[in-house]
Amino acid sequence: MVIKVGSSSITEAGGKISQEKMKSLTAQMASLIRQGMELILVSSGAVAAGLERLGWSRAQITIPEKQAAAAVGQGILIGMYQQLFAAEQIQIAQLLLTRADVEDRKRYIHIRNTVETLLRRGILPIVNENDTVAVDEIRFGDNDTLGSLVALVAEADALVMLTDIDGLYTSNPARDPNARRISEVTEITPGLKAMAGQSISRVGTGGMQTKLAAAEIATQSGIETFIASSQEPDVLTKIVSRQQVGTRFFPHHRLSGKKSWLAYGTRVEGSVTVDAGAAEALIDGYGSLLLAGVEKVSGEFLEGAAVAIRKADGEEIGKGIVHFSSFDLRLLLERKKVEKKQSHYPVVIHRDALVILVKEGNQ
Ligand SMILES: Nc1ncnc2c1ncn2[C@@H]1O[C@H](COP(=O)(O)OP(=O)(O)O)[C@@H](O)[C@H]1O
Ligand SMILES: N[C@@H](CCC(=O)OP(=O)(O)O)C(=O)O
Repeated sequence: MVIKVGSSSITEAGGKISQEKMKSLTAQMASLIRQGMELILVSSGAVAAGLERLGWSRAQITIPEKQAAAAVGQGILIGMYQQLFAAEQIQIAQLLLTRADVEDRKRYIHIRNTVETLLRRGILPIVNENDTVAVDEIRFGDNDTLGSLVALVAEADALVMLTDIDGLYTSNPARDPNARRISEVTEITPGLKAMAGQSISRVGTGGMQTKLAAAEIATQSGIETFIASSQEPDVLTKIVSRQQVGTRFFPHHRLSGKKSWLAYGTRVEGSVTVDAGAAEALIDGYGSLLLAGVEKVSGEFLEGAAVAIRKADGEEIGKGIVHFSSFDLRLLLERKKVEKKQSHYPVVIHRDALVILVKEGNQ
């Protein structure tokens, strides 16, 4: 189970790190680990801890100052976890990741192997974004997304996002007194997304919007997801025993590890447009994408890049790892036009390296 703890769950109202809140959460996790559960903790709080130590204000802070604060605060945060878990006789490990680490298949495998090794030896991995190197293009940007991708890497059974509110409401209760909590979600619809608002706390990032996006990634990968309040007594035990707390999101069919990574871990660098026949075959789950079915190439990419697969009307039907660079693909398309009928069309995206993101897809 991946447990994501937001900054608001381990700080006091003014943004100061709360040893008491951290102690309550670590005691609950320790109890689950002792019962034999394998846990991964994704914890925010580095920026908050750094700002507190440096005596800096959160108002009008630059990105480099935030990164500097995180660099100061991460050590403090992990030091506190070290102390609290040591008291429970639990060994911890620190993993600092960026989006680029997850996008690269080799690095993804290395992360997975490290996590697996730690878990097998009873060590609790504690993950945060590597804020120092995370500029816009390689940022998760919020730890909710990081939590969902860690759940994917670890092929977790469940993702729990603990926050300062007891679940998803029909609108932000801080602003709307008529807001009602939604206790169960089977489908994350556009209507549901419209209910999720931004964070209004001093320390949080993304509010319910990023939590819903994370829930979508996780449930589409077959991972049951929960949003609950870190202040609820014994919240983790209640979730494990499926008592009604917070909002529970039911999982969809499970994609294989590689297909989940393709769908949510990678960032596309271009696209290939396919004809109607190829689109139908791919959606129905038959075969690889051959050059015969490719009509157009957009963007510049090298072989091995992740690209979107689009229908002629522009709808994205899936993603895959392409065998040719965009330059070579355009050359092959030109040749296809001149040579007309060919007996053997090369594979552009192999079936094992593509994922269909629209319904009816046979994965
Ligand atoms: N529909 C909604 N339901 C519940 N909370 C919402 C909603 N829309 C916005 N929010 C806000 O999201 C906040 C939780 O997100 P955030 O502050 O980012 O927490 P964390 O630090 O735990 O990631 C809530 O305190 C609330 O103000
Ligand atoms: N890496 C940042 C986390 C930022 C973040 O996503 O915060 P939150 O919305 O509280 O989970 C930190 O440790 O402060």
